[in-house]
Formats: sequence, C-alpha cells, structure tokens
Amino acid sequence: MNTARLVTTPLPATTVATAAHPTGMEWPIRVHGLDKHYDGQRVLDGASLQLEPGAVLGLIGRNGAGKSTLIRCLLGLVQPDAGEASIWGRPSLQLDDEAKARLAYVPQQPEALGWLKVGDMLDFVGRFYPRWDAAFVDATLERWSLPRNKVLARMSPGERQRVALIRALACRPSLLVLDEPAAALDPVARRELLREIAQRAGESGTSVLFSTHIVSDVERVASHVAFMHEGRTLLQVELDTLKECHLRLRIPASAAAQLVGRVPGEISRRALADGALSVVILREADAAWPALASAPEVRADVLSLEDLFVEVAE
Ligand SMILES: Nc1ncnc2c1ncn2[C@@H]1O[C@H](COP(=O)(O)OP(=O)(O)OP(=O)(O)O)[C@@H](O)[C@H]1O
Repeated sequence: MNTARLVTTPLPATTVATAAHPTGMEWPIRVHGLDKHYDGQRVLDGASLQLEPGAVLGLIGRNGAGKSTLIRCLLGLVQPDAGEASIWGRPSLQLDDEAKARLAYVPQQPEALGWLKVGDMLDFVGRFYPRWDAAFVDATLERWSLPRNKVLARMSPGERQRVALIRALACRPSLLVLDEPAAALDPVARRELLREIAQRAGESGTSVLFSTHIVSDVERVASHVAFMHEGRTLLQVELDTLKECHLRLRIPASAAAQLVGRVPGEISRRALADGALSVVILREADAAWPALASAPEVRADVLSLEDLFVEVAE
C-alpha cells in the first residue's frame, strides 16, 4: 500500500510551542512531525495532530499504530527523537504545575496507587486539585456500583478503568486525554463513559483527545477524527465534513495501467485482484475534485467511517 501524509488543516511553519490559534485562544494540543524509534523500529513517523479548543478528537488506528506512543510523547512522558509537541502552547517536556492541574490523563491500564482502597485513593488525589468535584465522585461511584472500600489491585481491569475515569473527570480538567478508555469496559459502561465525555465537552468546554479502534465510539461522541497508521497521521478532519471531503475511486485495470504517480489528494492505494486500483482521495473544503474522479470509467464512492478506516489501515 502506498500512503501519503495528509492533514486537512495544514500546520503552519511556526514552531508548535509558539503558534497561536486563529481565535487568539491557546491550542489545547499541537503535535508536529514526531518521530520515535524503539529498538530500531520506527514507531512514530512524522506524526502531526492538533486539537481545537472544546473539540472531542477521536484518534483511531489499529493495534500497534502508535497511538499510545503519540499520547505519551504529547504528555511529556516519553521524549521523541524529533518533532514538537505542546499543550496550551507550552512544550510537553516543560509543563508547569498550573498546566498539569488543568490536565487529566487516563492510561490504557491504570495501575497507580493499587494498594489503596478506592475511596482512600480518590480522597488522597483530590487534595491536590483545587477544583476537585467530591459530589461527582460520590454520585458516580454509586451510579457505577463501585465500592469505596475495595482495594484497587483486587478490582477487575474494567472496574479499575472506571475508577481512573472518575478520578480524571473529578479534577474538572480543561483537557482530558484518554488512551483506549473503553478497552476494558462492557457495552453499558462504554456508553456511560461516552455520555460523560460528551456532556463534559458540551457543558464545560473540556477539550478531549481519546484513542480507540472502535469506530462507532468515534461516531457517537467525537467532533473530529484523526486516522493513524504505521506511525503516521493520515488525515485529520471534522466528522461533519468528512463525507464531503473524501472519495474512494475504483480505477479499472485499463485506466490504472496508464496512471502515472499519485492522484491529487491521495491518502491510500490498494491493488485489487482484477488489476483495478482502489484509491482514497481527500480534498480541502471547497476545493475541486481531481478530473479523474469524474472520468466515465472510474467509480467514485463516499465511504462510511468504518469503511474509510479499513481502506486506509489495510
Ligand atoms: N517502551 C517500548 N519499548 C519497545 N517498543 C515499544 C514501546 N512502546 C511501544 N512500543 C512498540 O511501538 C509500537 C506502537 O505501540 P503503541 O502502544 O504506541 O500502539 P497503539 O496504537 O497504542 O496500539 P494498541 O491499540 O494495541 O494499544 C508497537 O509495535 C509496540 O510494540
């Protein structure tokens, strides 16, 4: 497969640490050109991402695509080999206490403070956050049937993940970063979580980044989606405009043989068994489609989010 890097909103040339949002507000998240290697394996390959204030961005990618590594670089937990990452305009590796107090992160497998009981851990952590919402903690523990007096290490992964989510939301963060928040949750708990995220974003203006490989979760709650594949961010776009800005072209073998180079806006390409080509293209809002899209022998389809994910990640 031949893939190209493409972000529908191009990142300006200024450094991420200093660039301002067009509204004058700070970008909750900006990541530009991140590279990261582990043991000679390229895990991030020029990954770029940005999160609008108040937006909910679903970062979608297959297992091993690099989502967790991108998030860990973004939060300053891992140092990238190259590229820049910032939160509210501050470089991720130099976040001050004020920025950290406005930020909540739920890792894929929350393990911290496992020897404490649920209630003791939440009371302890709450002391460090001036905006801690103790009433929310009590109400949500009850609603989600989580006992205060159970030791965290003895809980199931799903229960532990829900406690971690309560902890994250109780800080009333301005930015919430969730790494596969639904991974260990049953369908009911997943819906509750998504509802909570949507409510936070809608009512309090919390900006949210969450990684997932569950397409329906993105459709249910996200305002924006970014696709990640083999360490690259292939596209980032607003969900409402997604259908207007991508097409899959099925180019028959006869025409495919004459095709030289990439199709304008091409983000993925797949050879089909009969020699035809399946090419996904993306255009900027209001830009014209390439002439090939209306060629009589070419079939152009708009894809569902799930089909688009499969097409670019195959
Ligand atoms: N600390 C590490 N040491 C060595 N390799 C690592 C490390 N962290 C991640 N990797 C490798 O980097 C690649 C990307 O991993 P990452 O966890 O970022 O992917 P992911 O998209 O979050 O996957 P998943 O959806 O399965 O959680 C994988 O091949 C993984 O094995």
